[in-house]
Amino acid sequence: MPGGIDPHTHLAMEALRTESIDDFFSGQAAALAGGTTMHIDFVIPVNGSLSAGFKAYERKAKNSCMDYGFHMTITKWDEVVAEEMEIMVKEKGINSFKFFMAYKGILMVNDELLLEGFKRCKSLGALAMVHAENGDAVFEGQKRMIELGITGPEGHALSRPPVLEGEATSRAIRLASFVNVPLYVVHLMSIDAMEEIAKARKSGQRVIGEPVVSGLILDDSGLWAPDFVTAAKYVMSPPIRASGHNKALQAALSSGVLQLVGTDHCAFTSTQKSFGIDDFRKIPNGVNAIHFLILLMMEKQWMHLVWHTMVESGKISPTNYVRLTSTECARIFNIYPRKGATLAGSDADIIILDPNSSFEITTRSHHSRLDTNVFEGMKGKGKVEVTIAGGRIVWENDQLKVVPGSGKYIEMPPFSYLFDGIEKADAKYLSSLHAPVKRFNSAT
Ligand SMILES: NC(=O)NCCC(=O)O
Ligand SMILES: [Zn+2]
Ligand SMILES: [Zn+2]
Repeated sequence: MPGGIDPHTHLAMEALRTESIDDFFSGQAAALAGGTTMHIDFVIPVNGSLSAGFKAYERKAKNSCMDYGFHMTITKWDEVVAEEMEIMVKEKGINSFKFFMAYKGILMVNDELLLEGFKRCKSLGALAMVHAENGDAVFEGQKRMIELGITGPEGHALSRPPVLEGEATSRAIRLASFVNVPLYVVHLMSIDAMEEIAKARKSGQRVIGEPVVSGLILDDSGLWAPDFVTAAKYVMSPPIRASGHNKALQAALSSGVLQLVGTDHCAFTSTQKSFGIDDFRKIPNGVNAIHFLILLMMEKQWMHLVWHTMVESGKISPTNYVRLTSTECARIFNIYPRKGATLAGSDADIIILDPNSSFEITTRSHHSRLDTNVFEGMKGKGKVEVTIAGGRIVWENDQLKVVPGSGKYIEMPPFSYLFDGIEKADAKYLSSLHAPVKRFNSAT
């Protein structure tokens, strides 16, 4: 089958005065071992400058051993940003922009910026993406927890309940409908948000919902572990939800309400996580998911976990597995059939997965830079035996053969299939305005 395409990673991302532990080489090498052959990472602007951010990420990605693309994050709004967005699309191969509705005072944008950004995305044929949580309410929730003396990792989840994810998802969807632009909601973690996506899609709106492997498989019980190191490794935003949300997201994937799976791989060591030992607000947000490098036995990867959870359990077919781990991502980001397919002319990114082979995830047996693992102890069936990237065998017999610098930057053109017909709907809307205008003119 085609190799996995992970639409959501944060390699070497700066956060809370530290940097996520996997860089482009270590993260990608391990991802290849798990059957991923491309990922799309989020560029964070430097002092609001998209060009400076792009350059910084070009440097970070210099040693890449796997193909990769970039989304760009928008953190402020002015004419320069609007112009730089055009440069990113027309000259740099970026066709998606992410807006954070949370992380108040750091990355969060307000509704005015969201509207400006959505309009600009529409004119450029770029996909608008949102991290959907109400950042003002999260800030209030955090204050509430601290006042109550709840400073541990459980305070993280308690301060940002599903209702705040549902509200922001609904707001983003309605604003995208108002602008008539396609929308992609990243790391969807709750029933509340998923139901907003379902409702919008039912009404014909072009909305994509991306669950991530932690939200699909785990529940929030880890956050309540009595020791800080264990609990802190589960801290991510939106938080991993109470049991029930995961099963609902799995069902939404099998019924087609949700279209693809990502990892949101953003790994911090226990030392980095311990910055927040006295205050959950200082714990760097993010969990592992892409990979673990292999020592003695095959380790977890998202591709394995999704196979085990969705295919081995009978929730989806192998064909649908290919769609939601590879093909749909390639279509959404407009690189199909170069990626996401095993056709003549496609890049030869191919994996061989043995459905009868078993895996077990343990921190002890991995080679990662990471010393913690939120999937510790999980066992399952379905193991990637061979990964072929760009026609070269890079993973076979539990051995990696990767070359720093061999990964290619994949330019992603604008106007994916999600934009088909948008202008017709706009024309219809404009002509519907003519009737009241005519009535007004003839009355005056
Ligand atoms: N998800 C998370 O907690 N960390 C990565 C940054 C983001 O996607 O919000
Ligand atoms: Zn996010
Ligand atoms: Zn993320």
